[in-house]
Amino acid sequence: MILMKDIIREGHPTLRQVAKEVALPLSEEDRKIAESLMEYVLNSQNDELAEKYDLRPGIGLAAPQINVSKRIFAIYIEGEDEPELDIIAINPKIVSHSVEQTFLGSGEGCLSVDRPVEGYVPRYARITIEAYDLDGKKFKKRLRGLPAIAFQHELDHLNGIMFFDHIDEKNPLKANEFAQPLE
Ligand SMILES: O=C(O)C[C@@H](Cc1ccccc1)[C@H](O)SCc1ccccc1
Ligand code: NI
Repeated sequence: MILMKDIIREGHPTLRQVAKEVALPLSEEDRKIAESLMEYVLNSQNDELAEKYDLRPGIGLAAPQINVSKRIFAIYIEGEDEPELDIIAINPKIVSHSVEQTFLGSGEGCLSVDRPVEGYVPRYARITIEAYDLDGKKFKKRLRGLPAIAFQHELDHLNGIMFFDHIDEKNPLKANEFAQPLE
């Protein structure tokens, strides 16, 4: 299982690489990597396991964050009756997006960044994505809200982008006229 010691931190070169597309159907090795990412996200949201193994809670984790430069990430966001988003995404793409932007009023964090970084991170408010699942089957989703923000945060990891790259240094708490905060 992935532990915090397996998650590389800012400054590690792999976080700044563009990750490679994954061959389909998935090799056994790549399937295990994908499943381990989801296992971490689920474990980190389980209070007992997070406490027991000292895991930082996360709603997403990308392969580059465990020093594997491949285009794979997992996202799990709880919902009322069913998860808001529960995906393992292989070779994910944003195929279209809104002009309107959004941002988390509390800013963003990252399992690979051990310091608070203040500032709004502008994200597309609505996105249409395509990716492949563990069985190599292509799927398409329309996302908004936290699922859209999380998908863009994880996709950034596959392109060597960190969330603070998007923060306006001169005025970190400036929200442009197209952006509405996510409540
Ligand atoms: O480092 C990662 O990729 C996990 C990130 C994912 C993320 C960050 C900001 C906004 C959306 C997703 C975080 O550690 S997950 C922690 C978290 C939990 C709830 C809401 C936002 C962030
Ligand atoms: Ni991150």
